[in-house]
Amino acid sequence: MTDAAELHMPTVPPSLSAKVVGSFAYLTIRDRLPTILTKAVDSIHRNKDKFFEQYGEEGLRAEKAAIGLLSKLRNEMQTDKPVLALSDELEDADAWNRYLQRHEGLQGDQGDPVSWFTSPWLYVECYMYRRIQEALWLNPPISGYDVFNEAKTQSFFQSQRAVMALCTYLEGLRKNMGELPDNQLLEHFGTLLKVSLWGNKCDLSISAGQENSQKVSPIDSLADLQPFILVDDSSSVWSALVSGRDQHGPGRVDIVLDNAGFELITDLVLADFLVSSGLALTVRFHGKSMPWFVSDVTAKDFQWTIQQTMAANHMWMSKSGVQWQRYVREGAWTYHDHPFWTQPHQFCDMASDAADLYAGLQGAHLVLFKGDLNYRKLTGDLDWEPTTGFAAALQGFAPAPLCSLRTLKANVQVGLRPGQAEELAARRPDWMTCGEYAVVQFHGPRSDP
Ligand SMILES: O=P(O)(O)OC[C@H]1O[C@](O)(CO)[C@@H](O)[C@@H]1O
Ligand SMILES: [Mn+2]
Repeated sequence: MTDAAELHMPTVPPSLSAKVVGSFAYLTIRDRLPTILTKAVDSIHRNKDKFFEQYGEEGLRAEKAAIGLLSKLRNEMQTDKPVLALSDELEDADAWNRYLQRHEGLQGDQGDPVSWFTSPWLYVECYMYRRIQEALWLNPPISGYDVFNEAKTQSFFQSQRAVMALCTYLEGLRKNMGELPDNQLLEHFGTLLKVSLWGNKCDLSISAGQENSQKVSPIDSLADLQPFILVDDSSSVWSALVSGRDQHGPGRVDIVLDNAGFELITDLVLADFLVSSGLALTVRFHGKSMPWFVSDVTAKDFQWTIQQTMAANHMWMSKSGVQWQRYVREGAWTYHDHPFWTQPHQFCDMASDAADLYAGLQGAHLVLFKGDLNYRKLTGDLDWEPTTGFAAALQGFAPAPLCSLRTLKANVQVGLRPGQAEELAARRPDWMTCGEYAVVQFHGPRSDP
């Protein structure tokens, strides 16, 4: 009776799913996720001797059992078995199991099970990472082992030259930063926002854990990369920031982080600029409470990165690290890892399913969402027409002025001009997933006159 049209609600397209044979979601579940699981198994196995040294026979037993659980998981995925309820006692297990029940209720009249190749891609892909966490958690004493740690630290070290270049640039800015007029601040803000945007090229999930680091200074490439930015709302982001500052004084910027390694450095450099220029008083970083999508930042990665930067044998790099440590110590920078970020929900569910997090974001002058997965969650990972407005795709999610800084690695994109998607497809059929294109997409009350 009451369909969407009668209620004057926009019709919502279906979720991206591996049930579309040959789609990017399908290829991810068929090929890339099993590879990621195999690498997780290898990482545990390679550390066998270390576990033995640390924990003796117990360590070896845990290593075997965790590998057994991950191999079983890979088999469930490859044979499209039903998604199982979680059996650990981590604080988010109930929320995951309730989410499963909710989806079981949605999957057709017969109560079809939720499964890898039939259910929403966003859900099952997140679920895989949560099951890795379960496999380790059920096996103390190696419960705290991060199967992606080696890949993350490697990606940091492989980007050293680019990190040095960025810290040197930042050092150049520091002089008189507090007194710069807005037009100069705008220029530097624009540069560092784009650096942070392109930092998102360096994730390890799209490459199934293969090395993917930044070798040269990204600042020199910004002009060449500009034509690859499909939507560039940078000026609205700037307006939101300065109008917040002008009305209420410097306030808070929240950065919903994505990847460790070079991308995190680009975010820290941007955050440093925001605070040291007086554009923001504080920055709240949001990271993950468990290893996630291979390269995502955890609290440990966050601290480790600052420590490594401090300890670097490069004057401006170590000076930046010392400054970052000071920001953390003095509370100008804080790190948060709400469990909602490692759940499978679309962000339009946040107000109801994580009301405390939503209320917290409402206190920000600006929220920056880094990366592809956050974009998928912002837009619900639905099969939108590319000309759909960003506001419509957010489906009511609007805690504060917000901006997505994302390189495209999944086939969801909104906010394009009519004909733009077709032009891109003619030029490069894999434009949505090749990681070469990007968006700076803003939503919020427009502050322009
Ligand atoms: O680190 P990001 O930018 O969120 O990218 C994560 C990647 O994982 C994926 O979910 C695919 O597995 C893509 O959306 C994206 O390629
Ligand atoms: Mn990521």
